[in-house]
Amino acid sequence: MSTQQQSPEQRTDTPTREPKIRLDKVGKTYPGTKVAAVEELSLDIHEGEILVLVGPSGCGKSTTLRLINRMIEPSGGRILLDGEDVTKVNPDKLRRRIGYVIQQIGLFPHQTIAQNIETVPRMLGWDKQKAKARSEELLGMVGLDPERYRDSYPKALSGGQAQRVGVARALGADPDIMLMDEPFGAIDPITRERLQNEFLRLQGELRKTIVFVTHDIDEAIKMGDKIAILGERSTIRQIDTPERILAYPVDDFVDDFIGTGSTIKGLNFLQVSSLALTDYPTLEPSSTPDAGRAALQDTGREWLVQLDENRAPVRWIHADDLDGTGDERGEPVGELLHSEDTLFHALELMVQSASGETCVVDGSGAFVGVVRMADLAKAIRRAQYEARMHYEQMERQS
Ligand SMILES: Nc1ncnc2c1ncn2[C@@H]1O[C@H](COP(=O)(O)OP(=O)(O)OP(=O)(O)O)[C@@H](O)[C@H]1O
Repeated sequence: MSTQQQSPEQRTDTPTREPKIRLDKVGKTYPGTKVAAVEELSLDIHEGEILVLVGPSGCGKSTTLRLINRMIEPSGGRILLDGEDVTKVNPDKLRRRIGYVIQQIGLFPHQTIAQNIETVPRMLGWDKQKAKARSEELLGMVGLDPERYRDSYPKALSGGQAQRVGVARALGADPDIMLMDEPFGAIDPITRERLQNEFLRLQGELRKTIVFVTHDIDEAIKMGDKIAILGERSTIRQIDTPERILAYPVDDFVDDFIGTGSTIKGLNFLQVSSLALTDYPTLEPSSTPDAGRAALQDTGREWLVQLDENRAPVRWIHADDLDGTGDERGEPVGELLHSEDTLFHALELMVQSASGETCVVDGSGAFVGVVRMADLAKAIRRAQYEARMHYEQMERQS
C-alpha cells in the first residue's frame, strides 16, 4: 500500500489545525545536477512535536532540513511558518527565528562558551546583561555548570559537552523551531543515550517544534513523536507515530528499513496497564501444599506465586516442588512490574524468570497478577490490527 498520493493530513491522524511548518511541494535540484535531491515534498509539522526524518544515506534528509531555514534555496514550492509564506523573506531574519544544531557543531573556537551561546541574542540586539543571563540559564539547562564552563574555550570540552553547548547555542534566542541534523551522531553510544534522554527531558518543558534528522532508526523511534521514512529524493514512504510504523510498515522498503526486531521494539510503546491480567494461582503464607495443588488444578497451570503476609509476591513454586520448604521450594520472583512499565520491560523480566512469566504489583507492592508470553503476543496482534484498520480507513477516505 502506498501513502504517497495522500495529502499530509490524510497520512496521519493529526487534527486539522494549522501546522507550525508546512512544506508545500518543495523541491531542490542542485546546480549542475540532473536529478532532484528533494522532489515536490509536502509535509506538515505541528507545534510542539518532534518530527524525525530518517532514511538511507543520500536520500535528501539534510537538504530537506536546510530548505526549511533556507540555508539552501528551494528550486520550487513554498515553505510556510505559522501559515506565513517565508519563501521570499530575508533568510538571515528567518534563521534567527530557527535554532539549528549539527553534528560537528562548529562552535567558534576563539570565543568562550558564553560568547558562543550569546551569538544569536547579541545579533538580535539583546543588551549584554540580558544575553549573559540567558547564557547562564541555558548552560544550567543543558547540564553544564556556568561557573566552571562560561569562560572556557570550545577546545576544552569533550564531544558530549560540546554537543550540549551546541544545543544551548541553538536555544539562545528562544526560537520556537529547532532543526537538528544528526545532533548526537558523532558521540559514543553511552554519552549519546544520555544526551538523547536529557534532550527529551528538556523538550518536555520547552515544547519546541523540532525537525530532527538521523539515519538511525532506533534514534528515530526514541526521539520522534512522528517519523517520516524517506526514500530517494526525499519521497515520503511512510509518516506516522513510531508505534504505528513498527506495528504496520506500509511496504517492503519501510519494513526493510526498520529491520528485524521491529515487533519487539513495538513493545516499548505498550504498557502493562493495557493488559487484562488473568487469574493466577497463589499460595498464601499459611496455605498447605494441598491448597496449592487445588489452586493449580483450578487454573490448569504449573506454577504458582507464593505471597508474604503483605500479599507481596516472593517466590515462584512449581507443582513438583510444592512439598518442599524454604529454598528447596521455588525460586525468587525477581524484579516486579508496575502498571506504567512497558511490555518491553515485561519481556526482559520474563526471559529471566523461572516460570517464564512476570508478576505485577500495585503501588503498595501487593500482587495483582501475572504477565504471560501469550499476553504479549495478544497485545502485539491488537496493535497490528489497530494500525492496519487505521490505514485501511485512510485508504477508504482518500
Ligand atoms: N551541494 C551539493 N551539490 C550537489 N549535490 C548535492 C549537494 N549536497 C547534496 N547533494 C546531493 O543531494 C543528495 C541528497 O543529499 P543529502 O545530504 O541531503 O542526503 P542525506 O540523506 O542527508 O545523506 P546522509 O545521510 O548521507 O547525510 C545526494 O545525492 C547528494 O549527493
